[in-house]
Amino acid sequence: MNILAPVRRDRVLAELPQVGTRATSGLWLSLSVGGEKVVQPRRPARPAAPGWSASHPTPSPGLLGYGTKAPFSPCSSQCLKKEAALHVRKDFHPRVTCACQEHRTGTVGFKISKVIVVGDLSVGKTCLINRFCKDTFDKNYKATIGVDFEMERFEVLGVPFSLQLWDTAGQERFKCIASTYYRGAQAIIIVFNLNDVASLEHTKQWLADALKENDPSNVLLFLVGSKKDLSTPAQYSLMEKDALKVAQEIKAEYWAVSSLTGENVQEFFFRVAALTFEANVLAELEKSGARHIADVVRINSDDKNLYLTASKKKATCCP
Ligand SMILES: Nc1nc2c(ncn2[C@@H]2O[C@H](COP(=O)(O)OP(=O)(O)OP(=O)(O)O)[C@@H](O)[C@H]2O)c(=O)[nH]1
Repeated sequence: MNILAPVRRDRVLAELPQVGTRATSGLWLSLSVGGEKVVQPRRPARPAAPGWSASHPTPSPGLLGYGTKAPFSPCSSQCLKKEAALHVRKDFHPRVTCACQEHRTGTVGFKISKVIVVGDLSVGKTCLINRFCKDTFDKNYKATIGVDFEMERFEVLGVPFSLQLWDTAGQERFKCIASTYYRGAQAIIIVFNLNDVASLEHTKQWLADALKENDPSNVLLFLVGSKKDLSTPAQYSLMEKDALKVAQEIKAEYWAVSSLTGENVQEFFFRVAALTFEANVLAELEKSGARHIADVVRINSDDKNLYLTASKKKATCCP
């Protein structure tokens, strides 16, 4: 199998109230399978699920902290248990807060961090990304061939920050193509279906494969249970116990989401952005030898409002 050069495609979205627009980029994947060339366009935008807007309105920006002081505290979120959180602090590291206030974030504001999303076929990786990036949901399954990506811009502590979300194929036959895109990830999101225990069992193998291409000490891990809407509370709490165990073992932060209803999807990606951003700024400070500054920084009262989450950057146009 031979993968040809991906071509980026940019799209301008209409201006959104209060928050502007977001940039979405994708990939045309050209590959040859068994000598036969297949050209696979990025999946077209899918219509929102019926009932999404009526019974599950988009959460108000204030709730999730679009550029405001977010009342959302990730640690109090039901799905995010303390025992499976990467960090239980509500605030950003004081060094990070201070660096942002003093505009000392180095190249982080220009940086695009890579996030890969892996997991069994049909667990809902594409739907998760599409719910967040396009606010759409498709109930029909269309397998991802190789890889696809979306770009999302955020603003964290006033600093622009972008995540490139790589959606990889879960089907065995496309795994070797997808795995060539694992390298250079700053965060790995391992998705399993909350209603399929085998998909949880396979998460360790997905992680092992992804870590072969990345430095384990330098990557943030997230374990995400999908399709929460299909579980009864009793089924969910049973599965949650096992999921928490796995999350603790692999040192990943655990979330449970539904791309159908949108439950926890934005909170989750804001959290990924926040933690990735924080890691980037800390690394940047280390590089510039600014370690001593951290020791003298005190969190002032304003900092208490800076919860460890991000907001989507909504500019008026995208490149
Ligand atoms: N009810 C429900 N169905 C979901 C949810 N997320 C995904 N699905 C369905 O599950 C199927 C698979 O979703 P995809 O997102 O394509 O799965 P995937 O993990 O990207 O699959 P591969 O591309 O093969 O790796 C589709 O039929 C989706 O509609 C969810 O949150 N709730």
